[in-house]
Amino acid sequence: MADNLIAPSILSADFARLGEEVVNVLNAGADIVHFDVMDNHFVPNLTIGPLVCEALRKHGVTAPIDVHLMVEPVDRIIPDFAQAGASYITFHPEASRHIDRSLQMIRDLGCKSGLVFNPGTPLHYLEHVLDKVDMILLMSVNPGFGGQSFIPSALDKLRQARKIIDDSGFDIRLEIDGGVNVGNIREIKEAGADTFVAGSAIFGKPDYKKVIDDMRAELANAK
Ligand SMILES: O=C(CO)[C@H](O)[C@H](O)COP(=O)(O)O
Ligand SMILES: [Fe+2]
Repeated sequence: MADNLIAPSILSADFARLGEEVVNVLNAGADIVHFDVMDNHFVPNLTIGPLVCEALRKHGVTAPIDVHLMVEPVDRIIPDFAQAGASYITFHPEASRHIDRSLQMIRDLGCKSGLVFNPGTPLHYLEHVLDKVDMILLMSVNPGFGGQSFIPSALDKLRQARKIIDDSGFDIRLEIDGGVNVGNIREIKEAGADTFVAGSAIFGKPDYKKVIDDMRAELANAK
């Protein structure tokens, strides 16, 4: 399986000092930046858009930016994020009328593509598009807010998604998002995840490096 990636969700960062927060968390050992885009329509919250992604690039951020779109529709905003410097662009299948077209659009624009599954959304959306997916993102909370508790049924879903990926032979990352912390990251890894989003668990503590180091120690002990 691919290397473990730790992806702090900047939803829980101090937005008044966002550039500094992102630099700090990367210097603390984070691998990629998880960027939550909410539209107050697909989810009941409103966050940040392509201008902020572009501003982070202008601020000197070179790490991959993992854009999690919680917007509907998705096709209109995908090119703007590609232009703004997104590395991954993932979206929820319920938010696109034509998921094959949206996935292909992301790749045609030079980004890595992904589908996001809410806790209640079945994995069957993957059936005919696995060859167009670089990332499967499983939500372990209902989307819209940081700081929620991990929903345990996500572990079984991770095992199912891991099997789908391994059986496919494609190079696809398996990301988990919601309620991830030092105390549960090991069993999440053991269930099959390789990319770990954590917002409040990292930005809610004063020492980002300690949290990330503790997460890596837990990951190293996973079976
Ligand atoms: O997509 C999200 C919410 O919709 C966030 O990425 C997620 O909630 C991360 O926050 P936390 O680690 O605090 O749960
Ligand atoms: Fe997210």
